Parts: sequence; C-alpha cells; structure tokens
Amino acid sequence: NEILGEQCKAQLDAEFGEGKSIFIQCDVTHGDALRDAFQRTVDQFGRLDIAINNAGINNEKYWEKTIQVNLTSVIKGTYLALEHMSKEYGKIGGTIINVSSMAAFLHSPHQPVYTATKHGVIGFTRAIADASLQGDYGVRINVLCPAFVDTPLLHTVENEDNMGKFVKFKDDFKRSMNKFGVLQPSLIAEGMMRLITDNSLNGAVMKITCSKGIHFHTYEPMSA
Ligand SMILES: NC(=O)C1=CN([C@@H]2O[C@H](COP(=O)(O)OP(=O)(O)OC[C@H]3O[C@@H](n4cnc5c(N)ncnc54)[C@H](O)[C@@H]3O)[C@@H](O)[C@H]2O)C=CC1
Ligand SMILES: CCCCCC(=O)CC\C=C/C=C/C=C/[C@@H](O)[C@@H](O)CCCC(=O)O
Repeated sequence: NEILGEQCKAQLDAEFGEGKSIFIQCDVTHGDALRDAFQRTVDQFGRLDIAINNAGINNEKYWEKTIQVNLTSVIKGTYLALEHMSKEYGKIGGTIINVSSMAAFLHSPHQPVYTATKHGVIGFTRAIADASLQGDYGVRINVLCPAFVDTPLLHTVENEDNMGKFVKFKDDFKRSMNKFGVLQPSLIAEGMMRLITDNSLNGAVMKITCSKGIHFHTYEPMSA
C-alpha cells in the first residue's frame, strides 16, 4: 500500500530524522521483488537485524492467493531474512517475527483456507526456530497470534469478493467478534516489541487476546 507506506515513512522521518527509514513497495508473492527488497534494505543500512513477515489477506474465493501471501511468502521471507542474518551465511544474527492468528487455535468455519495458512505459519516458525537453535544460526524466530484486531482486514468478512460462499456466515463471525472483543493495533505492536527485545524467546507462540492480553501458548512435551 504505497500511500500508507509513504505516510509511515514521513512519520518516521519526522520522529527519527531523514535517512533513517526507507519504504519499498513490494508484492511479497513476487519472489524476485521480495529478494530485491531485502537486498536494497541491506544495501541502505549495512545489515538486517529484525524482519517481520506480516503481510496477510483474507480471501476464501481466490484461496490459492491466500496461501501464496499468508504462508508461502512468510516462508520465503523467513529464508531471505536468514540469508542476511544467519551465521550459516557468515552474518551476525538477528530476530524474525512471523504473524499467524488466533484463528489457528479457534478455527472459524467460514475461513477454512485462512485458518490453514495460520496453522502453517505456527508449524513452520516453531520448526525453523528449532533448526536455528540446533544449527547455531544466531537468529531468534517467533510467531505472533492476535485475536480480532481493528484493521481493514477485519472488515473483509462482509464482502462476497473475499468470503465467496462463506459470506453467509458473516453474522456468526460478528458474534465471535462481539464475544471475544476487538483489539487495537497498538497492543499488537507491544507484543512485537516484546518478541524483539526478549532475547530468551525463540520458537515462542505469542497469543494476544482481549481476555488474556499478551500471553504464550504452551505445548505438552512430546511423550515417547
Ligand atoms: N485484523 C485481524 O483481525 C487479524 C489480523 N491478523 C494478521 O495480521 C497481519 C496484518 O493484517 P492486518 O494489519 O490486520 O490487515 P491489513 O489489511 O490492515 O494489513 C495487511 C497488510 O498486508 C499487505 N499485503 C497484502 N497482500 C500483500 C502482498 N501480496 N504483498 C505485500 N503486502 C501485502 C497490505 O498492503 C497491508 O498493508 C495479517 O497477516 C493478518 O492475517 C491476525 C489475526 C487477526
Ligand atoms: C477476516 C480476517 C480477520 C482475521 C480473524 C482472526 O484471525 C481472528 C482470530 C479468531 C478468533 C479469536 C479468538 C480469541 C479468543 C480469546 O479471547 C481467548 O479467550 C480464547 C482462549 C483459547 C486460547 O487461548 O487458546
């Protein structure tokens, strides 16, 4: 979103001074463009410390696109970030955050593919975080699972263009929103800062909900 991107850059310039940020418009599903965006960032600032794979869509009608954006591009973005961070590439380390959703814990019948992609983000992130630990990449990789958040994405549930045949369930979706509440983006930003600054976290699954705030999912240890 070029307009919002440029507005964000202007805000950062005002707060931190010119030259401290760049905005690069890129379709994350275009692999070469995504690689180029990472490279231009490193060319500009010398190295890459933090990467957040946040792009996401909600489209059950053209569901292959949802998989491309929400899962395939998160995997690609993680691997590109590792090329610029991991000690296996001679770099000095860093941290990566992948954005999933509470839809991976409380599936919604009207978002089957969105739900699948968000499950995939958790599974991939936990696995690659283990690989980073065992392979001594020097990179912490964590996943963030917000509940409903007051952003434009949330309002796509009203659209047949997004929901296809599942749009008839939109009232159920709204009942869930009323039941579980809607978060403000500022709390998600707070969760991201926690994942960035807490060096003890790797492979963590952070949940952010109205009922419990910022907390972590715990998994039963694997039994033999
Ligand atoms: N809003 C909500 O209720 C929840 C959102 N999430 C996740 O949070 C993340 C951010 O979404 P929101 O800020 O809520 O929605 P949003 O619609 O406000 O932001 C999505 C961003 O992704 C970008 N994007 C979409 N497709 C792209 C592509 N092909 N290439 C590059 N950028 C692309 C859009 O330009 C936009 O800036 C998503 O991964 C979403 O699944 C997770 C749980 C709940
Ligand atoms: C249209 C796309 C918007 C994306 C919709 C979501 O991804 C939102 C996530 C869906 C459900 C959220 C439920 C939150 C529940 C919490 O309040 C918590 O109380 C549930 C406890 C279960 C748990 O923590 O595992």
